[in-house]
Amino acid sequence: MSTPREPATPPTSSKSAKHVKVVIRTRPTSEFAANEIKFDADQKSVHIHIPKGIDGGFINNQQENWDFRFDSILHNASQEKVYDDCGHQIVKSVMEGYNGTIMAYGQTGAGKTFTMTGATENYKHRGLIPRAISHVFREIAERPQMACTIRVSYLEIYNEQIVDLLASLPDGGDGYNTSSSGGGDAFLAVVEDKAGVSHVKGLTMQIANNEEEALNLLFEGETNRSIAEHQLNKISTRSHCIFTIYLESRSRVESSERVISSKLNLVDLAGSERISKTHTQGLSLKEAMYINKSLTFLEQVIIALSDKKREHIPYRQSKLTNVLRDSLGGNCNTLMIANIWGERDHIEETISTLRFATRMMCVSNTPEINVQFDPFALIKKYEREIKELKQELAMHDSLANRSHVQYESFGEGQRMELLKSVKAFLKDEENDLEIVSLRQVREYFQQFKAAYKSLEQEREDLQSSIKKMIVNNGALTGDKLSSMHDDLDISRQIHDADDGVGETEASGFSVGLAPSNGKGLPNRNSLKKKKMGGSSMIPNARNLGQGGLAHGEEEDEGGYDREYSSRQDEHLPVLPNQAGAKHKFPYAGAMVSRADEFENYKRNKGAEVYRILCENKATLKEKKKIAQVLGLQINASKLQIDSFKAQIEARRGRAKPMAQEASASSNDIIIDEEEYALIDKLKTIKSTYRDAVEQLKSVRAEVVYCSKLVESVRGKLMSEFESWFEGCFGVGGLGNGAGMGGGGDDSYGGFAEDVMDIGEKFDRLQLEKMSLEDPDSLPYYNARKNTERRMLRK
Ligand SMILES: Nc1ncnc2c1ncn2[C@@H]1O[C@H](COP(=O)(O)OP(=O)(O)OP(=O)(O)O)[C@@H](O)[C@H]1O
Repeated sequence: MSTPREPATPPTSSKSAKHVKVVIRTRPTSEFAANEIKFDADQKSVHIHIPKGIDGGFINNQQENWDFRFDSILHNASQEKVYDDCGHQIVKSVMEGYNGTIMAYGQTGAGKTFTMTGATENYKHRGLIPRAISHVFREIAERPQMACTIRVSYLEIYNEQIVDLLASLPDGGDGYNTSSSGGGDAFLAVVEDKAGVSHVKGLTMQIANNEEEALNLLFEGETNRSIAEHQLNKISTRSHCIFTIYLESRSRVESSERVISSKLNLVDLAGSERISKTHTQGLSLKEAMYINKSLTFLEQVIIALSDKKREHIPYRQSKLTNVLRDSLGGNCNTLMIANIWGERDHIEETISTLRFATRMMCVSNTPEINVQFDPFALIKKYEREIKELKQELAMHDSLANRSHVQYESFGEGQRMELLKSVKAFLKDEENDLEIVSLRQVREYFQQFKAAYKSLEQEREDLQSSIKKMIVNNGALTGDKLSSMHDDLDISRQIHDADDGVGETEASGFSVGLAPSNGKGLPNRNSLKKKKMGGSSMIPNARNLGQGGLAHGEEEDEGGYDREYSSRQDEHLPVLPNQAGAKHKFPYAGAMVSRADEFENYKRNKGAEVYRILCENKATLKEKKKIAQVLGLQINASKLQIDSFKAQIEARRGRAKPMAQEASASSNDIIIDEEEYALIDKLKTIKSTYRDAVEQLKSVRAEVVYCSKLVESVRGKLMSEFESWFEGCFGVGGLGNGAGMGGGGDDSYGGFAEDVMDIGEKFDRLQLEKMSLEDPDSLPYYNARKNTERRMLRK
């Protein structure tokens, strides 16, 4: 079932403003006030003369004459004449696609209903509506080339409520109802669409296939009209009624997607008499008030429309003006028939009607043809055109020897090929991408986008994996950081990384998860912890029963405690009077604080060396951090590699029976798209993994180098301090006068001997441990020790 549509898009015709046409129709009467009411010969002007002092005159006593001019005056005209003058042209324009409205206005009993509906018992006296219906179907019959659909709606506005006069009809399935719930709602609401066009929501729009069906609908509605007895007229309509004919037409022969949809509103307004005149009471008084109110609002809209400066038109004040929005100052050819009852008794109502009618003439409308395009028909048309254009294009290509140009959408296989090319291009494996068509360029862009997104995703995944691992292992600061740093065995990672890439069975790095007995170089801190635990096999000053220093300082503190005591830990015996971080030496009867002197030395004589030491340590720390992050990245990548491999294996396991069956006749390995994507991802992550491993190697070399530098500068600082201390305080070695073993001139040498003995023991144990656990680190360790010894002996 097709549906009637309101014009949503501007029509193609040019717009031109037209004022509302106003025609005066008189109700025939033998008591016509011929002395007071006169019409000009051109049948367009009305002159009213009421001499002063006439009894009953309500009008301004000062005014005796009124002149009005209209489009036409139909005095005692037949129904046929009225239709020819008022209805015919508008119906014609509706057939062309313009909206039309004819409304009857006037006092009760002036002949509005007679004009619009007519006398039903006499065919000759039928009114505008049945004549319009008949005309519309005649017009349709004269247009066999057009497929036309006629729908009809009939509503009544009674006491400011909209009633569907066709709601009682059974829904035959071929009509149209503007609400989903059908036409059963008692009162309907006016709604506006996006284009500002008003609709009565839920109004029944019944299809009429011929004149008879349309007339049946008119009569059905007539019987439903609210009728109240009235003193002026036994059967007086107390409501506004709007009978609407909707036309939808399209050509049967050409451009059938073009649909013309127009409508004709035929409006019978309620009587415009004043309440006082009708002597109404009770319910009828209420009715009269509503009628009066809505006609007042109608008048306000008319006044607003006739004032060109007014921007706001108060359509929403009443249902009537809201429903007739299009007809008043909108997209419509509008004509008003002002019915007057030209008897002396009704002269004041006549003047009131003529005044209103005059104002109505000032209202301008902009009627336009309502054309829409049927989307389904449009699609069909475009499909046809595309087909023809493709044929043409193919012909041009073959003439230009361009046979491999693809204009159709790319298939998945082709897209994969393009993706390969794009990746090769991004990796510089291909210098250029071959361009053959615009569609292909678009596909390339899509693939670039996909590749970019995929890389972004992988990067995010990697980052979140690293973050997770960091969270699992604790924050990268303080003890947690150093603990992770201890566990992060860079050398082993590189070793594993070299071996593991590309091998399914390779295991990932186990940052923070390595078993306690796993191989790993016990670095400074781990050794330190073991020493502090007191059960280490590695001897140092403290577990040799010398009391020892509080040794929990961070490497970067760089004070005496660190610089000096670390040497003491490893090489020097602790003096009996050592307590905490201070080392006291007797000098000229006073205790000289070696620690204090060392602090002074760092700030003065040894300041430059100390500055270099601090710089080197900072660099070392930074490199270690980078190495640590790289280690985490490598671990994360390895986890991903393992995961992808597992997925691929799982897929292969599932696909094996099918693949065997499918490739029974050939030796081809069948890889589906999903597996291809996994392999592709695996390749990418392996590449990331290798890159990180390479970076780690290089950073590790830098760490080694920086460590050497730190140790070297530290050794230099210490030995220079020792020399300076000796020179200043005349102490011949640390053991002199301190109650240590040895003594005399070579007391320093003896002390050094002792130191070396302990150091050698320590070194030997460390070497043994390291050769077992991580032989790769031996060169580094040996070199460091040799340098330290050299520095110490200088
Ligand atoms: N042009 C006319 N020729 C013959 N009879 C007419 C004509 N105009 C009106 N009448 C008669 O006058 C009476 C009142 O007319 P009508 O009901 O059309 O008035 P109305 O303006 O519609 O009143 P209301 O506002 O109460 O509905 C009717 O009996 C109608 O037949």
